[in-house]
Amino acid sequence: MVGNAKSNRIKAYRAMSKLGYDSKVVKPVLNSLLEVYEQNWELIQDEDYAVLVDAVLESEDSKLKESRRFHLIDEPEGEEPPPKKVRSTSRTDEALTWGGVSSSSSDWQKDEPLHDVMKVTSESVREEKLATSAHCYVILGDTEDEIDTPMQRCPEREQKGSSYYSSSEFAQTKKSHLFSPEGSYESDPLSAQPLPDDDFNEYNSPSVHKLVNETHNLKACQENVRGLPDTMSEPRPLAIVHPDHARSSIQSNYSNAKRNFSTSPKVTELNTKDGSSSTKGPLLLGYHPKPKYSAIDEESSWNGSRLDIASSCQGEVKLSVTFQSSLPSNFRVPSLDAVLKRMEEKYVEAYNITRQDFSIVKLMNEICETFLATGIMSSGNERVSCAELQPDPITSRDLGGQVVSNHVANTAGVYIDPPRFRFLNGLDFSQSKIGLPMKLSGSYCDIYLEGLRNQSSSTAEIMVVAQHAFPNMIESVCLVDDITTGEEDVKISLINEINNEGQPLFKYITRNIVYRDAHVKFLLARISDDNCGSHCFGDCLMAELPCACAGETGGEFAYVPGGLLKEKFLEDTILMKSSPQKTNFFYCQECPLEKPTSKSLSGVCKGHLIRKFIKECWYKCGCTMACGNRVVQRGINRKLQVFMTKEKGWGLRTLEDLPKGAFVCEYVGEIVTNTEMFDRNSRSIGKKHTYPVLLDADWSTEGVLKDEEALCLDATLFGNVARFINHRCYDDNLVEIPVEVETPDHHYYHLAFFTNREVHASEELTWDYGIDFDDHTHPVEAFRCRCESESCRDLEKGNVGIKLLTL
Ligand SMILES: C[S@@+](CC[C@H](N)C(=O)[O-])C[C@H]1O[C@@H](n2cnc3c(N)ncnc32)[C@H](O)[C@@H]1O
Repeated sequence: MVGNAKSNRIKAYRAMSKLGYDSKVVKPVLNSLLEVYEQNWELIQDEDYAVLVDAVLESEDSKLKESRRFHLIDEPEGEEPPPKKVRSTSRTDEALTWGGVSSSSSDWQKDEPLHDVMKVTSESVREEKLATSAHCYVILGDTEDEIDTPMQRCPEREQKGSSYYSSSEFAQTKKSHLFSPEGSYESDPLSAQPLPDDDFNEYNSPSVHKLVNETHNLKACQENVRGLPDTMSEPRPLAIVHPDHARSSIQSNYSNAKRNFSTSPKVTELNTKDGSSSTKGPLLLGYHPKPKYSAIDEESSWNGSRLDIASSCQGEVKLSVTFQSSLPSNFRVPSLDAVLKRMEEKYVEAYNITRQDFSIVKLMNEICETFLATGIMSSGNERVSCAELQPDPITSRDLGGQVVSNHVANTAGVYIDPPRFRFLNGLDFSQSKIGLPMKLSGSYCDIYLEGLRNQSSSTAEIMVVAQHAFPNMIESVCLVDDITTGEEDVKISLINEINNEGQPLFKYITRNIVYRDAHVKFLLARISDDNCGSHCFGDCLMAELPCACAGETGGEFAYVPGGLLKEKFLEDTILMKSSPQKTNFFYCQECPLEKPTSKSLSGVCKGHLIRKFIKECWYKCGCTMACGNRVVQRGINRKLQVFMTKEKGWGLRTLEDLPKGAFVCEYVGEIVTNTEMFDRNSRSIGKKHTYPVLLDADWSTEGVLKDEEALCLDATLFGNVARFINHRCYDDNLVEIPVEVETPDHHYYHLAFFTNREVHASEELTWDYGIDFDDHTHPVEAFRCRCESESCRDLEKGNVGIKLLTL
């Protein structure tokens, strides 16, 4: 087809003149196209000069936009536009311009419903040149219903009371109706015969396709246009959308869909392996900017763009195209239907097959099925190798006891959009550096899933899992999307990849609750000015002088701006806990722990660790909730996950890297008296896990404590994520710190966990319960310590009784 430049030019003018374009109009556009395409005539001639037609349309479009912005396209030059009809419903006659097809001014003056004015005739299609301005604006209906998909008139439906096609039906019938030489929609859409080829070719021009495709695109963006600011002077329609807006609406639809893949499974974005920026096709299948290329008939990588196939553990397989180069300005996202149809036509023609034998959808399905089948049945060399997957260094770490690299050989690997897996398996792939190996015990074979995101390259890698293993798998893996049931600001998932134990039964609460006679009174009258900064303002950390609350921590706040603990404060706290010096303990005259009648109790206080308190600003302080001295009371803001450990029951891990001194969570439960706790413990002997924590950090200053003042927290029935934090001897990664918020009476306080070192994403969070594994005197159920710490104190492993989880 490519000849010399002159003959090519003549051919182009001829082709365009058939569509009604004068060579004077075509010439400048053609010149710039040749420049852009570096004189590559093949690209311009491809698909019946599709690029050229689009570019001419675009150029006409902008000319018309400038000169006659809101006028009807067939309004004679120089004439005033016909009077606009103001309707109480605020719909206006710009509605006529919807859909890329013109209508006469007399049409729109009639008080017809919006849809009726959309008349498509062969004449209007022939006068496509005029119609080009029509796709500049979209008018949506004036009621909620009408805002729905713009409809096309359908005589068959008229009989049933509804006379319009939805735009997808419209697209399906476009060949027999939209492009009917008789115009309008007279024929029965079901019995309609294809037009003779000549007719079809004439009306099936790329530009007409473009208009039809835009119909689809606009449908896709309607949800988003409702909120667009209406800048027009009255009378104004509900919404007017320029194609550029439509495009951005589609893009924002796309972003929304990315955030919520489960509701928009068609949308897949694949990141480039090297992290280079790429223009991503927002639909599952998209155009290559150069129409020569298409997603199916090329190998998996062309010209820097890429066709990817991805599979989820639900057995879904998706094809996706990533564009490397920027799209030309005249690019409009085509409808998937239109792309598939065009592909079908190409195939039918290229391989001399009949339409009945071939369907592109079938072909795609077959690719997907083969992809899964190959992944399951193929031999080693047909699979993606470990090296090709370039696993992040994190994969070589032993996470949760399972080494990921062992698994890779059994699986195929693809690059996949992390958000699609976001809620599957409870993993959050949007976080950087997550490596969570999971052994998914399907009935057919052991399947492993690994998701990780490399911070520097923004890529995500995921192992593909076999389809048939899915039903079992999901049950045993992702139990709960958010165990907080929305109570916390962040979701906290719960996942079990080890056994079949189900969701633990307890009521999630975010604040301690008082049980019966436990003495916890927050009397504002008891909080004097000495205890609070009633005159502080805004953020106390920013004030020149620290407020009264800092008095508790030696006149300096315990936090630095941003919420981390001050290094010095943290180090002191860690030191006090770790050094076993007797001076760090105080001994009660009458220890509440020794009081409850039990033969095994000696009556002698075994000592309570002395603690440093943090005092946070609170109700009587003048500062705001955003004050830097309010960290614990603002609640959890880290990405955490409850997971099944190999030997310790449920545990808690972080899904993000945590810096040293970061607040993780508070230990929340029922505030019960020490006596009540003993009662509960004696009733629950034999229970696998226990959840009590003593609030004994300040028993030293209280003299002899009354029963109702010796308090514990019990998270057995009511609690938060902290109830899942397991014990680790000495080299734990959390330190628990008493925090005064509401009351200066330190027999009640909050117990908050902070990281005592940097903690990596996926690490289990642990704290040293302070258990004396040699103490056999307490009637609390024993557990064998499985902390795997080199300094594990439980030397007997199993023969110990423990006392309450003392601090
Ligand atoms: C506060 S709960 C922690 C969550 C608990 N693993 C669960 O499944 O709910 C404390 C209980 O966890 C278990 N546990 C905690 N740390 C452990 C360890 N290092 N070794 C063995 N079991 C542990 C014990 O059964 C203990 O009574």
